[in-house]
Amino acid sequence: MHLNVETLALVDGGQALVLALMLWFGTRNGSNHAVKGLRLRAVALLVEACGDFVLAFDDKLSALAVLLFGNTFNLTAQALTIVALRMVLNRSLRWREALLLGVTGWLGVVYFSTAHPDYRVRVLWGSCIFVCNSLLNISALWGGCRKRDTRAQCLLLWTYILAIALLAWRNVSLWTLTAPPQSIGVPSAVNVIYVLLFGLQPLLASVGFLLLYNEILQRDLYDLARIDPLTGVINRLGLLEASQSMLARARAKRESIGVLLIDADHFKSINDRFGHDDGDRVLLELVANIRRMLRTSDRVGRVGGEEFLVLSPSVKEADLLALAERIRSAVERTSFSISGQSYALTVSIGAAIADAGEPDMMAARRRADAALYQAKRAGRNRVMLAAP
Ligand SMILES: Nc1nc2c(ncn2[C@@H]2O[C@H](COP(=O)(O)OP(=O)(O)OP(=O)(O)O)[C@@H](O)[C@H]2O)c(=O)[nH]1
Repeated sequence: MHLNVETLALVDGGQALVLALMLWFGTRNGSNHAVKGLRLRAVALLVEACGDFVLAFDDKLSALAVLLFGNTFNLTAQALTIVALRMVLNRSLRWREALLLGVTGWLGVVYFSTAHPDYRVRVLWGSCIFVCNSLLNISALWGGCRKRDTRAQCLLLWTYILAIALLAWRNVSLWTLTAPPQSIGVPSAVNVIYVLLFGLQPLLASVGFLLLYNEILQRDLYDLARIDPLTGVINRLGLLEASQSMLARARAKRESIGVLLIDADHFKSINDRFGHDDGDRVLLELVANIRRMLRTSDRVGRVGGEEFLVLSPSVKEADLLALAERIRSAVERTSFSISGQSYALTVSIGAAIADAGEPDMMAARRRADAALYQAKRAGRNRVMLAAP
């Protein structure tokens, strides 16, 4: 098989160009930071393609021009990829570190090409810079991989580890060969294997970026389906899922779950007096008040309108009533500020206990609903416990 470095570089450049166009035009929706990150990665691929084309047409340029332009494009693409990846992951961008590594890398290449020319040292220098860049990328991916909540981040992390391993192999080969090639353009086994495998790196990294993007879109959709956009707490679907998993745990531990149905009193009068926007702000403050009273294992969700449901695992009647009373009095003591005026809001709460033996939370929810109705009828601003 006859492969030459120029042909491989031409194929790599074409591939990077096509990938850049696919990333740029193939992504439109989704989280803003993720789309911006993908677009920046597309720009990095374009720059990378320029570097490949310089190598592909090296016979039309002087050796120094190939070296300087090729490395400028290559190092710029690496720096842009660091920032792009962090943009997609919504992490600190590390522009300065990326730029510093790029400039340092370029100055080193110039030094080892002109003032103190040594091909093997130059390759070693470039490899060290690439390893530093990759470590910055790996550090961005590491957290997600350790938490095991993302496969895309792990795949991308392995891509960078493999690229580092390939560079290590190239350097070891160059330092152990009796007659190492004196430039990347020289047709040698080391150069061909390196360009061939390293040429796959943009493809693998871009697939990793797309998988990351896909994961972010899926997470966004998951949240959209379960999070109430106004208050930020879970909605009915989220509550249903939370109650199912809580019930499964309660069954295993033979414990009961507390259910609180909380409804703002005379909320309509707030809307009528101040308008819906101020009413929304009061709902937000009400949710903040409820949240402050909860343990980390408790969940609060919006059932609809001005009605909220709290699920509190491992509680008995007395604990549940105490929690409900804390919420009721915290709301009563809060001075809700509406359009510069303070407003006193109260809540009525229906409480019920779900036994671990119950098939679902529906019956407990109905009991809490009946207790809430009693609290409203008894004059509001109170807690009522449902009969078991
Ligand atoms: N601002 C705002 N108001 C809402 C929202 N959802 C429901 N509401 C209002 O909440 C009010 C509920 O009114 P009612 O069901 O009559 O209850 P209430 O006035 O709180 O009276 P009681 O529950 O009997 O004490 C209605 O005016 C709804 O328009 C919302 O997302 N934002």
